[in-house]
Order: sequence, then structure tokens, then C-alpha cells
Amino acid sequence: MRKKIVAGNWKMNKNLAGTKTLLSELKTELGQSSNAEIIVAPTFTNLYGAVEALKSSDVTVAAQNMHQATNGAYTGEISADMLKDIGVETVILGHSERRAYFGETDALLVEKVNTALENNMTIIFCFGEELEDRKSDHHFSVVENQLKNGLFHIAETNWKNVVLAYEPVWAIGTGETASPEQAQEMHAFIRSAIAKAYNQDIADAVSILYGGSVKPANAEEIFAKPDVDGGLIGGASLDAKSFAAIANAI
Ligand SMILES: O=C[C@H](O)COP(=O)(O)O
Repeated sequence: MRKKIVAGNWKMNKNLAGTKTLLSELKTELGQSSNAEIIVAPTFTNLYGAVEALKSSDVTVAAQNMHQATNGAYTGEISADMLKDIGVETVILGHSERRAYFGETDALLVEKVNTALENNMTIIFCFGEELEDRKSDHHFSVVENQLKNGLFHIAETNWKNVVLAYEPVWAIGTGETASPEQAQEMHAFIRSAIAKAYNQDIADAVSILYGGSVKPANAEEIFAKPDVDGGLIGGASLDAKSFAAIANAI
């Protein structure tokens, strides 16, 4: 059975005190009731504090990005080795905000994916179409190309360390959400693209998360779809009650 995952991408929010408070509230709110694996992704400066705060918990910590090189003269960057050194084993790669504001291309993502996998990290690989792509009915080809160009070079054995996050850009932070039917349609398409490029076993085993204005009010309906294995949550993950309600909707 595929893993159910609910991950909170905190983006550039919360200082250290705010991180600790949110995690403490989250531990209380989550209780024992979620069937999902829970991941939180605070900003770089708060990763270590989060790892420490979550030591006795099942919630794990992911980074929002990392550099593709092992080390060297890359001012301002963070390596896989540095993340692993503080107990962070998961990294979000290819988020649409990284692609749009920091010029991350498919070619760069190939390098980041390779480095993360070589370091035995789990990647949450993000992709999704823009509004114009959907309006012009190119959303399937855009998504397939992002996968082909950024991810489909990996070896079959590496898929166990991959989680996918489909995030239609037009639904991120906008309050717009893909309908459960649109999410299911795309997730099924993604799974079939993996089956075509690799095989059905790999396609059936990979968790595909939906991201884009998931809230407590719509989570249950979206998560009920057969090819939706959880969510990558932005805004609503900054509030413990909301995030826990979403996690418990699985
Ligand atoms: O990483 C999370 C996604 O960008 C979704 O963000 P959002 O839930 O605020 O729309």
C-alpha cells in the first residue's frame, strides 16, 4: 500500500521561537489520529531547532531546497551533507516558487535530484502547470515534460526515495483549488506517465501529493480520490489546528 503523507511547507515564515511554538501546538493537535506520515519544512535557520523539538515525535523535518554541489565556493548555499548532519533526510525540490523566482530549470533540478539521491535523501519533487497551460489545454504535456526533463532519468531503484507533489501553479496561495476531479485526473495521468517510462509497480508504489490551497474544508474530498496520496500544504500548515485537521482528513 502507498504511503499517505501530509507535508507542511512553511516557506519563508516563522522565527525560531515561532517554529518551536508551532511544533509544540502541532504535537498536541495531531494526537495519535492521523494515518499519514507527517513532515514539516521550516526555513533553513530553524531546521536544527525543529529536529531537536521533534526528537520524541513521529513528525519528520524536510528542507525546502538545497544546493547541488557537495561543498565549495557557493556563498549562501546549503549542501545535502549539511542537512544530513543535522538530521534532515528529506528535501523539497523544484517548488514552483524556486522555479519562478530563483530560475530553477529542469537541468538544474536534474543535478539537485542526483545529489539528493546520491546522499540517500528522500526528495519531494514538485511540478505543475501555470494557468495559461491549463487554459490552452496543455497541462498534461507540461507536467509530463517537467517529469521527463527533471526526474525520469533516475534509476528504478531510486524511486523508493521519491515523493511527487503535483502543484498547479494557479492554485498556490491563491485560494483557488483544483477540483477533486481535476486533481484525480492529473494524478492518474502522472501515474500512467511513470508506468510508461518505468513500469506499473513503480507507478503504483509512488506517493503523489496534491498541493495548492488545501484547507481543512476541502482536504477530505481531495484526499478521498484514489490517486491522491496526501498533500503538500503551504498557508494552512502555519496554523497547528488547520494543519492537524488536514492531516487527520486522510
Ligand atoms: O508548498 C506548498 C504549496 O505551494 C501550496 O501552498 P498553499 O497551500 O499556500 O496554496
